[in-house]
Amino acid sequence: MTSWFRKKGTLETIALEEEPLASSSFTRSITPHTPLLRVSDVHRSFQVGGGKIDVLKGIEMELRPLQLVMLKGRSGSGKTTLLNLIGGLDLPTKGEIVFQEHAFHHSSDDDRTLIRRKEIGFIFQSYALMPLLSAWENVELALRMAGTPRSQWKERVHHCLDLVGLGKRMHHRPYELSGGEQQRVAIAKAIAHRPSLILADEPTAELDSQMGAQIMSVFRNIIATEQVTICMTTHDPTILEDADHVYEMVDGRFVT
Ligand SMILES: Nc1ncnc2c1ncn2[C@@H]1O[C@H](COP(=O)(O)OP(=O)(O)OP(=O)(O)O)[C@@H](O)[C@H]1O
Repeated sequence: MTSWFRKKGTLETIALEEEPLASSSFTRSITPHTPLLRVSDVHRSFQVGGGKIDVLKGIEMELRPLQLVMLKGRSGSGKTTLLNLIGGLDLPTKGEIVFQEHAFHHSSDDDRTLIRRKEIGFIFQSYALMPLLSAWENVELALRMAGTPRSQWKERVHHCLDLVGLGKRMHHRPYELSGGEQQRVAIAKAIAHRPSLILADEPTAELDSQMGAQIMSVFRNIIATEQVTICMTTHDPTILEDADHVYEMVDGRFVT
């Protein structure tokens, strides 16, 4: 079992350190007007040395189906810490996190892993692709890890890479692609197993503004076609305009 108390840039090991799921008949149960995720009075503290630091201090938030929600805030304000909790990678010190009907704050590591790998896709600033695998193979790996029946792989990989506009670069390896193209492969990989929620930590931070805008356009497209909700962190003020809702974090709290 992976330790979830990780910093940004290392979460990409999630999929690689876990066993593939057995194929199952897990089904989604979202109704359009019910929040997909509810965070209530969430606190997260860490023991550091002899002391304790309070990173999140009473977070309240909701993610509704088909929304693009952004978390903004200065470096160190707690955005990644919150994203880790929403993704079931970590547990709050206090408070409740309910994703669909699952109470993450009461769930075991194994239960959260199962839910996460069926229902949540992750996207990282640094793309987190397997360097020796082609775009096609990277997306296929995500399906293998999620336990998707092999008979569905070909059609699904094709569909996801087409959706992100990489139909003509399916057999390129990451180093043969631009940063924006690599991030689009990462998006295809994140949606391949049909999650209901995508969590993206600074997905445009390493891209220029034009490529960043392309990523936001891909996000809008996948919300519409794949029926996902996206929650992302960003520092980029131009990108905030694309959000349905922006939560601003200051020192572990949301300000309005
Ligand atoms: N596992 C941990 N142990 C101790 N401190 C931690 C841990 N995880 C996060 N922190 C601390 O919590 C604070 C918030 O970190 P976090 O990464 O959530 O901020 P952030 O808003 O995402 O910052 P950035 O924009 O730079 O990524 C930081 O001071 C960080 O050092």
